[in-house]
Amino acid sequence: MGRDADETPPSLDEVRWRIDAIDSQLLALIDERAGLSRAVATAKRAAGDTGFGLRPGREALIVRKLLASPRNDASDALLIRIWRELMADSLSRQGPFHLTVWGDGRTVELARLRFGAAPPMAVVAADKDALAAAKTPWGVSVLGLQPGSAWWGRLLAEPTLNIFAALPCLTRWGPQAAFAVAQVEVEPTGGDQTFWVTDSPKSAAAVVEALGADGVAAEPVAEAGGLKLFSLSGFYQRDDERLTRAPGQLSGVVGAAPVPFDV
Ligand SMILES: C=C(O[C@@H]1C=C(C(=O)O)C=C[C@H]1O)C(=O)O
Repeated sequence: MGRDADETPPSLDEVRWRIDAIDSQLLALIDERAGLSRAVATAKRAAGDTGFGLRPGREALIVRKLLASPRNDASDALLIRIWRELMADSLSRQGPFHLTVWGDGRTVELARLRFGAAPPMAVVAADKDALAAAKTPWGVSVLGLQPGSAWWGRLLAEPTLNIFAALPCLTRWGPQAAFAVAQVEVEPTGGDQTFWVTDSPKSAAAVVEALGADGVAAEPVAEAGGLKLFSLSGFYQRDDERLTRAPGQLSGVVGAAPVPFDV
């Protein structure tokens, strides 16, 4: 940068000196950001918010803005990894943020990718234990889409529990294979998918067709225990008329999440 092509390239010592200088600046900024989490917690309490400090919508907007910012060399994956780490660390400074995971090794990996190293993590043997943990204060549970389990269907009877993230958040990291659940409000972020469950005995394709005829773009996600889970394109309120007249006796919205950042 700023050098003519015919100039000799910087020596290793010079490059290392620059890296060390940048690291000092990064540290000062990271330290300053970490310190702000106390102020955020105080401000939230002052505003009467004594619940879980997690704001998935705000986090998605932060990540999208960063990804849209001009840069030369930092990859999307690098930005996402660093800011997920910063934001989860901030959250864990605000209260007893903790993770519970049910699934396979990939589910554990996806949980750490999304929520960083800060929160303590417990891996449980039963999906119902993960759902119970999501109801404890400052609890987030990550559950895998394991064949045969319709844990997501149980959210129909748990209106305070929402799926708020689909993992991973980049398609280049693989297909969506796990969901994060917590007692947290979901809100539209401008690029969302809504998760909807039905007990309709129709085939998934027939349900997709019925929804499509009503203007709802849906994709099947999972099927187990007589229930089907769909991802609807966009943010749907629980009482959306198109969903109340969709196929099934027992059906409903069980959460919403930002669409992967690279679609
Ligand atoms: C800092 C906040 O709390 C959490 C941490 C965030 C962050 O570090 O940027 C963003 C959203 C919240 O999940 C906040 O609500 O702004």
